[in-house]
Amino acid sequence: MKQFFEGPDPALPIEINQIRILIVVGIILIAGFMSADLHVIPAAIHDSYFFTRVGVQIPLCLLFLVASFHSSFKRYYYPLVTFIMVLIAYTNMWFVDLVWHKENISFAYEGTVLYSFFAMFILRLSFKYSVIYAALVSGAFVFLVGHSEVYGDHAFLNVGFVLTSLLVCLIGVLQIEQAQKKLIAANERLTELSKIDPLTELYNRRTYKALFNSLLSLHKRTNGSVCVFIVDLDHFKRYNDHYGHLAGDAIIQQQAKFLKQIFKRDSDVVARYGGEEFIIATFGNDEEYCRGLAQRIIECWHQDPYPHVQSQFGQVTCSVGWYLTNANNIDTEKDIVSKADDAMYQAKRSGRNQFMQHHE
Ligand SMILES: Nc1nc2c(ncn2[C@@H]2O[C@H](COP(=O)(O)OP(=O)(O)OP(=O)(O)O)[C@@H](O)[C@H]2O)c(=O)[nH]1
Repeated sequence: MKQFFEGPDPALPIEINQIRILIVVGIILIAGFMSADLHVIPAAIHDSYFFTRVGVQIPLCLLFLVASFHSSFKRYYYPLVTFIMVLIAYTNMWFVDLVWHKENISFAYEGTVLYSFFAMFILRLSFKYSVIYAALVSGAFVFLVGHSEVYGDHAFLNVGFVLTSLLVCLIGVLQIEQAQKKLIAANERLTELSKIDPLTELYNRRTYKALFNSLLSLHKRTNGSVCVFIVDLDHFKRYNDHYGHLAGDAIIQQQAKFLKQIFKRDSDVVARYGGEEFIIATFGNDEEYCRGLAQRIIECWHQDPYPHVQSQFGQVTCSVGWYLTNANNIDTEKDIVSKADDAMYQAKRSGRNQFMQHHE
């Protein structure tokens, strides 16, 4: 319930508080038209007119306002708007018919168009419900004009005007809906891109942290293990200086490719942590298995060697530091990263091209 009333709701076309304000605006408009109309229509039909506005249309708006406080409002918004706006339009048509039969007066039909604008563009009916609304309203208007001679010689013209207006409204709603869909897709793409490192297409550091934290709390509940590996390319500055930055980029991409081949589980989080540094978190593995993974990271570069004349190994290599513990031993992501990082620097100090485990 609390969540429902907070901020913009993705299922509603407009914020809930704006909807309420718009309903009040609708009531004020009806009241405004009523005070103007009462000056021009004959006194004999004042009661009927009053009934349509104060007895039916305004209570329908108030009903809508009250419904907006119900927890299911969001789910039934479109059918509810369609239902209420169609009833409001029907009330108007009933009155047009009544005035014609009682007083021989052709009451204005433009209200039908105005209600449609309000339903489709102000209360923002979806295209599907706009079609339903337009079909119900235009059907009733055609019936009204066919059933009584209220608009005399102008009947055909008026029907044409109402139907064309509804059609124009539908095209407008469709265009807005399509533009909105494109915008949502572009937004989703941007969000996706903001999570990924463009060079390696691995997760970036920010996404790693978010994923790690959510998986960590999951594994705390099952008292499972968590293992973090830090992978750092050896003598990479020399590689860049000798082979050029673009060749360096290709090595970073190759390292990412190797890591993706090793860490394939859905629960494995593989990310580019910084320049030539990578981080991987795996869950639910024992020590022997994790050691095997660390070994495979080192061996990748041996099985598929890339020359590096500036390195004592003559080929590209990397160093790996890893730390395995129970998920409940960790408070923050930083705790585990700094331990795996210490082990990685120990591997560097011990000569590079090797893996090292951090022990408590
Ligand atoms: N080509 C390329 N180089 C990068 C990128 N990001 C960082 N680097 C380079 O990676 C190098 C990292 O150098 P250092 O931190 O000194 O480490 P190192 O030369 O690998 O030495 P050790 O880690 O001690 O073996 C720097 O020269 C950075 O410019 C990148 O996206 N592309």
